[in-house]
Amino acid sequence: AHETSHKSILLKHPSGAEAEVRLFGATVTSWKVDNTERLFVSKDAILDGSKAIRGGIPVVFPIFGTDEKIKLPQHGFARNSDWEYVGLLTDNDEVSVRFSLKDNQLKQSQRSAWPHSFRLNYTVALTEKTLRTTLVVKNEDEDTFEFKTLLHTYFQISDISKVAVSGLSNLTYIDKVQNAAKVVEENQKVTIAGEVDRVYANVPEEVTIEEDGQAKYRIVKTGMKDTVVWNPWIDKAKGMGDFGDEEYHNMVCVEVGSVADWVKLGGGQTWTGGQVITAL
Ligand SMILES: O=P(O)(O)OC[C@H]1O[C@H](O)[C@H](O)[C@@H](O)[C@@H]1O
Repeated sequence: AHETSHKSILLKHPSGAEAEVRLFGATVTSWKVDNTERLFVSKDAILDGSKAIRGGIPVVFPIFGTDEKIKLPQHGFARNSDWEYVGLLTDNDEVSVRFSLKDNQLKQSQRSAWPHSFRLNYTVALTEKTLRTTLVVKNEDEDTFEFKTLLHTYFQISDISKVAVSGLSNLTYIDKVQNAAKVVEENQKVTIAGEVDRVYANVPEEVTIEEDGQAKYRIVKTGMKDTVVWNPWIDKAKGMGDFGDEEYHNMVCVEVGSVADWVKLGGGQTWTGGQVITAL
C-alpha cells in the first residue's frame, strides 16, 4: 500500500495555476497561483505514508480529535489511508480530480473501530484563482451512522503576527486552550499572539484571512457548520516532530468542518460538504 502513498496527481489550469494531490489521504500538498505556493507543508512533513501529512489539506473523517468510544487515531482514518484515483475532469473553467475511499479499503482495525459501510468521494477542482475541495459521504448501510468531518487547511502566510481572520465576530467558540471553555468572539478580527485552538460553531459561509491589512485568502464553505482556527505557537511547535520549531510563524489553519456535533446520515443517504478557497 505504501507505494501508492508516493503517487500524486498534478492538476494544471490553463492560467498556470497548479495543485498537487497525493493519493495518500487525498491530501492536497500544493496549490500554486501566480507561481506562488499558497498552502503550507512543513519541511519536516513525513511523506512516506507512515503518518498523516503535516500540511496542505488533510481530510479529517469520521472523527475530529479523539473519541473515547471510537478507537481511531486522532482525526480518523481518511487522512492516512490510500485513496483510489477515480479520474480527471475538465468542466467549463474547472480542472478537477476525483478520489474515493470505501470501507473495504480500510485496515481491519479501522473497520472494527468504525464498523459502517460507506463511500467517500472527494473532488479537488482548480480555476485560475480558486481551489475547491468537496467531500461526498455515502452511507451504504441500512442503518443511520454519524460522523464528524473537517478539511484541515494549512494556509501559507509570511508572518503570523500580521494575520487577522475576519468573519467570526459575535460567534461562540470552544476554546481548546482554555479547557474547552465557551467564549463569545468580541473581536471583529481574530489575531494570533499565542497558541490558538478554537472551534467556532455555526459560522457564516465566508471567512477571510488577512495579512498586514490585506485580504489574502477567502474561504467560502458549503454544508460545513463550523470553523476551527489553529496555530500551535512555540511549545506545541517544538512538541511536533514533523513540524519545524519556527514554522508557526508561517502558517495558520482555518479549517471548515462539521465537528461541534455529529452529522447523522441515514442508510443510503449522501451528505456533501466543502469549501472554495480563493487566493486574493
Ligand atoms: O497533530 P494533528 O493530529 O494533525 O492535529 C493538529 C491540530 O488539529 C486541529 O487543528 C485541532 O483543533 C488541534 O487541537 C490539533 O492539534
